[in-house]
Amino acid sequence: MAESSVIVAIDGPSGTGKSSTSKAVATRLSLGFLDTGAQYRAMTWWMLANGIDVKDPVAVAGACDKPLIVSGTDPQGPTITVDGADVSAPIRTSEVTAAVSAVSAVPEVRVRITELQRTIAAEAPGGIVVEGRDIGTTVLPAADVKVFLTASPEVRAARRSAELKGKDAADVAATREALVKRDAVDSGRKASPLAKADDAVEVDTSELTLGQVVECVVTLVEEWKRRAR
Ligand SMILES: Nc1ncnc2c1ncn2[C@@H]1O[C@H](COP(=O)(O)OP(=O)(O)O)[C@@H](O)[C@H]1O
Ligand SMILES: Nc1ccn([C@@H]2O[C@H](COP(=O)(O)OP(=O)(O)O)[C@@H](O)[C@H]2O)c(=O)n1
Repeated sequence: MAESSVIVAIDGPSGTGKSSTSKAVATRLSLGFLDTGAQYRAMTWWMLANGIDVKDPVAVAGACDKPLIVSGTDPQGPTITVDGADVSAPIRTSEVTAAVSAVSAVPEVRVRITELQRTIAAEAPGGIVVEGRDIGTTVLPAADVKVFLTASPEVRAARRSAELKGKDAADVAATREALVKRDAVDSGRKASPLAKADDAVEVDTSELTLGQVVECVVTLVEEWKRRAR
């Protein structure tokens, strides 16, 4: 990897701004971008499309090496395909959102997707921003810069429901409930739960604009680059 290459891990619960921040930081610094949640969503979409009982961890484990999941890492046009088909829209439905925590708690699923993520990060020319739940703790524990984003459930639900408006009609209260439930499953699972790495910088984005969060992460990366020189 080139000398100036940098690996940035951004973790946190839903609606804290991981994807928006990571895309903007990657664009600013000419880095790749990987949305690991999209990979778990793609796996979940495939399970549902193929009639696998997502509540049965044995069935999920037995099938999880079948779909070929490919992520494109251009931050200005990230892509995700399953067996060659573009699944960027269907992976965002409420059906997939409701099932994804169960599928992603299955250890065999995590092993397979973690391997994919490590390969993508290792092959990224110039470096990459990888966002998810367990990047700083498990997937890339040696990442150069680690950030853990948080925000209050109220703020996160308001952001999410504004985003979903018109598409998948859900009010703020229902969105908040679904979000808190998913956080609990993601944080409580045995296999690499949602957690802040000890050496991650925690940023509460509740009162910050997206621009301020981006600025904060860019500063952390620039500081790291200065130290690494
Ligand atoms: N700091 C912020 N202030 C206001 N809105 C934000 C902020 N960060 C993200 N958003 C908005 O909140 C929504 C969820 O952000 P997203 O980046 O998808 O979060 P995550 O990837 O953590 O789930 C998006 O509509 C995004 O534009
Ligand atoms: N590194 C990751 C990323 C996502 N996930 C799982 O994938 C789900 C969807 O992630 P996401 O980032 O698309 O979720 P949103 O924050 O966009 O709602 C999470 O709720 C987790 O169950 C995970 O287990 N590990």
